[in-house]
Amino acid sequence: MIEFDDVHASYEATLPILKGVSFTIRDGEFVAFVGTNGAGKSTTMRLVNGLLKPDAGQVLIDGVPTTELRTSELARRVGFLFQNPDSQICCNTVREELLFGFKALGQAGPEADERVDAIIEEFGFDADDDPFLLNRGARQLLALASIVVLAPPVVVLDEPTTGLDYRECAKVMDIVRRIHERGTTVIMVCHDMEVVADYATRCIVMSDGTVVDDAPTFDVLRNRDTLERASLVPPQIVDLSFELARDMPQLAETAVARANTVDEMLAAVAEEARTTQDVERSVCA
Ligand SMILES: Nc1ncnc2c1ncn2[C@@H]1O[C@H](COP(=O)(O)OP(=O)(O)OP(=O)(O)O)[C@@H](O)[C@H]1O
Repeated sequence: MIEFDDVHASYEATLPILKGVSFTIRDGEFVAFVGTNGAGKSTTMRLVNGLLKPDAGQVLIDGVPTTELRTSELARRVGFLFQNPDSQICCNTVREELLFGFKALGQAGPEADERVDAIIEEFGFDADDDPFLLNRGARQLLALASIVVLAPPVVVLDEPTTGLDYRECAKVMDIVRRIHERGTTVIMVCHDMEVVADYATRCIVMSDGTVVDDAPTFDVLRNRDTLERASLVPPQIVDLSFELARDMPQLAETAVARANTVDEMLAAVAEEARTTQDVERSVCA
């Protein structure tokens, strides 16, 4: 469990960045942090993995303040994927890269070798490839794999899909979904509301160093005040449902106006078409 209790944080004493942030993330959740540029999302992530310590308030991992956890202990509990995979990659082959974390934690050995082999197979890597010669999407996958291989209970992803094309994005996010289904807590900073809608079950919205909304994903993405306050663009289906309800008031109270996904929209439109046909038939009879 991760708890922020009235956390204040800054990089320079005179310039507060986080101004009293509180939330609790329970084990196994998939939480997205969203909001405008400079809202404090990445700073919040740096506090989760202990790279930054609070000026006031507490960040607790499983009940222990990060100020009392050694760096190696924090690294065992929280895996961190940086925005840019090149900040993370440092070895000459894929295999060495995947073993690097075990070596840093003093856990190299046969068990680590086995885990690395399994990950190479799962991700479809070539063990001898030079990481720096891989394309952007493959480097991002390798950076993710180097965290997944250590099996931390919590994974923090800072904009994991930035700079990836649609296929690369789907590949990275499918792996993220898989580790979440295996029980990993996932905390993700993301600007792409389509990705947020597809994967996260809860959204924490930040603006100017504070939390302005914290709710199930679609409650956030359908909340016009929140969308406006944090300059968020809702996913296309949500936007379509808003527009249909606005332009055709007869739909405002129907499932069309509440559809969050393509499947929900299809079902709602089919239901409306059936109802309209039934009315027409009864009028003609
Ligand atoms: N290393 C740093 N030193 C000084 N100021 C920083 C540093 N990193 C971030 N900041 C400042 O802290 C504020 C919050 O930045 P942060 O990166 O946490 O926001 P964000 O919500 O993640 O934004 P973005 O979506 O653009 O990544 C910004 O004003 C930023 O300029």
